[in-house]
Amino acid sequence: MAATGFDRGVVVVNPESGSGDHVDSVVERAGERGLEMRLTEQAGDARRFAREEAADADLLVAAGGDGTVNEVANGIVEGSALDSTTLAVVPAGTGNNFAANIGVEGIADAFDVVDGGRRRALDLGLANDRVFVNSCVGGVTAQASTETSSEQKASLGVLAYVVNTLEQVASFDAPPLSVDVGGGVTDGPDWHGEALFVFVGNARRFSGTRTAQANVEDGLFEVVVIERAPPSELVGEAALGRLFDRDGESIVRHRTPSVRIACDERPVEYSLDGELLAAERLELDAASDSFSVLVGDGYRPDPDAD
Ligand SMILES: Nc1ncnc2c1ncn2[C@@H]1O[C@H](COP(=O)(O)OP(=O)(O)OP(=O)(O)O)[C@@H](O)[C@H]1O
Repeated sequence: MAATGFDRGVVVVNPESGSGDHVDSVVERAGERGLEMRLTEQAGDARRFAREEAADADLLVAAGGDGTVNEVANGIVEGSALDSTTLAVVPAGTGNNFAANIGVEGIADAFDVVDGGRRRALDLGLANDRVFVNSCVGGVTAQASTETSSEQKASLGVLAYVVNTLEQVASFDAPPLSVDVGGGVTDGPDWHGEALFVFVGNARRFSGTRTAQANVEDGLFEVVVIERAPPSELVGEAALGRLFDRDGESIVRHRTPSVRIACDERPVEYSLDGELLAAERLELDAASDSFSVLVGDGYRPDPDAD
């Protein structure tokens, strides 16, 4: 295959992602490199295409937003191809968080990365029988994410979910989540308690540190738990923009390879990179070193290193 150094590469494109004007540009660049193309027609196609193609493609390129990347990653896992297939990402969605976290800055840059990017073994988030690359958000927040507009997401990011959620807390019957962040090697004491939201970051973190990128090669999730508390207390504590910047009494932070979340009352919705999953019990584990990904020039394994 021309230029890329891979034997066979397939681009899985979601033509509906973002503003939907990326297809011609992706098709042209893919053609120049001898990459094959598969265009999705509905949700689930990207996952199926990736599963089918992973058997004999050593490069899969996900062209779309975080949802498309998530589907392609799940397809690679379902095709038992984590050892043989490398992922590249062409950011073409509304939410391109994963691309940003691995230093891929746009469509042209993404194809430069396909040509000569570094290949890194990243951690992959396992969530029951699904996987996620960026984050898993649980609790009322996932519910709110379905009610959060694209404009809000673009301007506020994760805070949009939180703001929407806080507005709903008074009226929403939040199920108590039993959260356990112990297990395996941790860098803090195990914590177990009841939560309103749980943010589990793999490539992404939810704290007021310099970048949104987490260390995605350390085998650990960065976890923020908002403990269950009376809504008024939480709203006071969580003044917009400061929620993740300071440690209030209701906020627990942890770095851990393993998180267990349960709700005995009913299935709870979780957002895996924006894709929804309903479960009564969720077992999250960071699969260290398992996911081969092409990264951009700006990518640093440890975002705080310099
Ligand atoms: N052809 C298609 N038509 C409609 N939906 C699709 C199609 N292909 C994929 N999807 C679904 O669209 C969803 C969003 O895709 P993606 O994340 O790539 O775009 P996006 O514009 O970033 O969206 P968002 O940021 O709202 O998640 C995914 O859940 C995916 O399964």
